[in-house]
Amino acid sequence: MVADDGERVVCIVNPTSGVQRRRMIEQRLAAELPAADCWRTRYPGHGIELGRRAVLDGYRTVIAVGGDGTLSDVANGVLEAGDEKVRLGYVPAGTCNDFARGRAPVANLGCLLDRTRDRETDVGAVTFSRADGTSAHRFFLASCTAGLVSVIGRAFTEKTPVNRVLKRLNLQFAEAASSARVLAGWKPVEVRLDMDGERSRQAVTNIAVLKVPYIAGGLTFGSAEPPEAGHLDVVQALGVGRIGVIGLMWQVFRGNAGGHPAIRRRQVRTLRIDADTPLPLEVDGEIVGYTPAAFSVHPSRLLTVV
Ligand SMILES: Nc1ncnc2c1ncn2[C@@H]1O[C@H](COP(=O)(O)OP(=O)(O)OP(=O)(O)O)[C@@H](O)[C@H]1O
Repeated sequence: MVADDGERVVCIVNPTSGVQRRRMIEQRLAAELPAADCWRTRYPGHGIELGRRAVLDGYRTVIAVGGDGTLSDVANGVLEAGDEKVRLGYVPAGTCNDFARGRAPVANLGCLLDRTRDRETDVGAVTFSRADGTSAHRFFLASCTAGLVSVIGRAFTEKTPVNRVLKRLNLQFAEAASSARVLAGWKPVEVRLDMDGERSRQAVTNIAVLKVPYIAGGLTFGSAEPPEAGHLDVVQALGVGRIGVIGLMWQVFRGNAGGHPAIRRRQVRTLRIDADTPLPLEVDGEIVGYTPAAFSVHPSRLLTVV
């Protein structure tokens, strides 16, 4: 699409995202952004390649259509291509859509071309270990976790015969089964932390690194405020026993985990997490690798529009 000011627009659609019907989303795109080019992702991570290609092909507005994982993929592609003046639009069409929560959605997708809606957005960055021990890097826009949540996430995504059968029967049931399996053997994990140069050693249940206050489809750790500009919000759930973990999870589901004695919250510019036994790392909803993981923030690195 060529917008009013002569700039080209492309939508990058993940056809497998979320619970909304794909046809409905594509009909809206055709009706409300009629001249936008539309590309579909074909495999996990394809959004990174398409985001990069969109910038190199000269598109000035790149619109991710899907969930937080798709937005994250496209943002990584756009940022890797190195053009920070490209606008990154987002049509929330995933399961959780946590990046868009708290931002009023457009009534008509054509409004995504309205530059008065643009917002300078901080971007999180994390360097971590791949399974083969090599180092990798990812930008993130919503959140990362290491600990109980990422261990459950890894258990759910493992391609085991049991998982395959359970996922075919019912996704929620498969998720609950992974959680139960992990919880049955769960013990607090010893981690070494470095927050803005301040080192500590702690037994934790989970560590969440937040760019937006929402996780897992609108849950919060007691605050719906995003971190201050230039900062990441680090929420540590300290080590508690198995029954304590269930109580903690219940408070998170009820939205009042902020007052739980095991919850510690702090805004930082940098964070490093290391554990004797590497913990899986979840970035914007996907398991990407393992600790050690070093986090930082790039202030106002992207222009986003929702
Ligand atoms: N064609 C595809 N087939 C399979 N997976 C894909 C495809 N295109 C993208 N993906 C992957 O799907 C994953 C999940 O997508 P996404 O996060 O958009 O949906 P969701 O999980 O429903 O939403 P949310 O993250 O908001 O819960 C992403 O990590 C992405 O890399």
